[in-house]
Amino acid sequence: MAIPLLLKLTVMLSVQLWTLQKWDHPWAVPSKATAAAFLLFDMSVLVFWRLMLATKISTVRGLPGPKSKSFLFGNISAYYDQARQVTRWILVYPNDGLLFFRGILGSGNLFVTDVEGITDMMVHRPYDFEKPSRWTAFWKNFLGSGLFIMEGDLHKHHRKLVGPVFQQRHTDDLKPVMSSKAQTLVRRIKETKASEESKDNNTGHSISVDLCYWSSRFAIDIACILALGIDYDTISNVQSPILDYHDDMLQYDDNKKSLFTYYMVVPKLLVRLLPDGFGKALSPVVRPIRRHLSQIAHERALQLAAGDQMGHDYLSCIVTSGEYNNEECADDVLGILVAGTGTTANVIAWIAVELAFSKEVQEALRQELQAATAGKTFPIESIIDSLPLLHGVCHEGLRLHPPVPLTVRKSVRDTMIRDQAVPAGTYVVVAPAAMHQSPQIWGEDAAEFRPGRWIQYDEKDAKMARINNSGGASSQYCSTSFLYGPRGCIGRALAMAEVKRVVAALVLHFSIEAGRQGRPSSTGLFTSRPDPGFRVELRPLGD
Ligand code: HEM
Repeated sequence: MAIPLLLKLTVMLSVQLWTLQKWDHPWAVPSKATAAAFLLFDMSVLVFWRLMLATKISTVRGLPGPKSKSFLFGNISAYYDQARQVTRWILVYPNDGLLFFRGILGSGNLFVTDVEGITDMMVHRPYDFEKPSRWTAFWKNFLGSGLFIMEGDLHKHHRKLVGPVFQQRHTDDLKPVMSSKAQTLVRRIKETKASEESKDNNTGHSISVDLCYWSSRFAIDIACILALGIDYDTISNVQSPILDYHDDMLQYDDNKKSLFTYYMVVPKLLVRLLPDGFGKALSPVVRPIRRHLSQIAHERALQLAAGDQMGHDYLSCIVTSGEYNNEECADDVLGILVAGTGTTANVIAWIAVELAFSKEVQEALRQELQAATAGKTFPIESIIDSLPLLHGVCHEGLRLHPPVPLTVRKSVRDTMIRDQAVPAGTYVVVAPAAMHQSPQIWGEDAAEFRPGRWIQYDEKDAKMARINNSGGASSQYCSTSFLYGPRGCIGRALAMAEVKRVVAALVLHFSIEAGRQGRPSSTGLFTSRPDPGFRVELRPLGD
């Protein structure tokens, strides 16, 4: 069991002062200097213990893994580099599903490198592992304390409460709205001002856009309808508190980076000493959005009290439960707005990038969509989700560019991952981005964009194609972009429906090109998006 630092220090100090008093030592007279000297001594002992001894006797230490880069910080940089280091480790260090590396002050960290290990953690023992408290303390400044942050029984209860909002039939109800929004998106991009256009003398105009900008607006609109039952129409309206908050959240400026480093590096005791609201003050848009959402929650509670019919949205669901006050409802909704927007928007942008560099796939997809929509008005809701190549393109984009490239958990009790004992207090890294590059799972072409792996062709008739849900890997669990189990993404079905509709609309209306640019690199502190400097060139096709 992990004993909190504060408790360890208190016990050590008490024993020392008690011993001195018993011997009648002159230092036993309580003074600030004595206490400070002992405190310093005790902290040094604890640091020494962590650095020199604790990991040497740890049960996980015998596992293979990289050498520590730094005496104090170990390989902690692997947490912030879009999973690049861990992706390399899988290839470099032969292992049986687990690698060991050191974190701050020699702390034991595991990296799960096979699907069985991830399944064990996420499906069989999900509540033995929690999001590290430092991590969530940082996030609470911006996201509130909703489903994403909750742990243990509270999380179990809340996930059950809001589960119905994400049921398939509610997602199906939203699909026509998504399709119509995708059309609005296309129209708005076409209306983009001349200043944002780039001219190509030979073949006409192409519109140069940061696709994340547009796909975010689409994803915000859908997330707000789901979370609040309100259509803010941010695709058309650039003024909205939701947009201000969202844009600020996505900007990982120096303030946020420094704050994050502070939360990760300093002892928890000092993190707790931070004045309440310290982090919130760094993000001036958090208070207004909280106020805005609390006001909506207040109005919804009044409607409920007046006997009005409640909608199927997230807010109505939690207000109806009567378990939360307005501020708690606002906090909870905030988490949904963040979890459901940047992720979805980034995948759409990455898929556009892949299509820009794979003209043949793009043309084949256009043909599939044109054949499906021939003679009908787009969209055809009944078939869009079963189009094999659209399915393949979207899942392959998600496989190569999981928006959450890496996440971390901490074991809260002594537990196991497969047959490996994992002591309480061990940090465990799960990295979808690394898993999806593994040739053992996806074959030698793991790093290539090959949507065909998600399609099952009939041996007798190649035109008869069906969807392959595992992408040619041994099981559906090999796709880890949404993780799985009770702490996996609750918005998975909704997200895929969104991605498919926007990608279909873009491909039907534009030729997607990269111009003379090379492939963009991936950026972001926790999520992966194409470098903001990269612009896709959208060349309108004849309507
Ligand atoms: C392609 C898009 C998406 C991807 C790849 C994705 C991925 C993920 C991942 C990996 C997690 C677990 C994170 C962790 O535990 O560290 C997660 C959690 C979550 N996601 Fe998504 N997500 C997407 C879209 C959405 C959407 C559209 C919504 C809702 C509107 C949503 C709502 C949530 C929530 C509420 C959680 C927390 C669940 C819990 O802890 O019980 N996500 N998502």
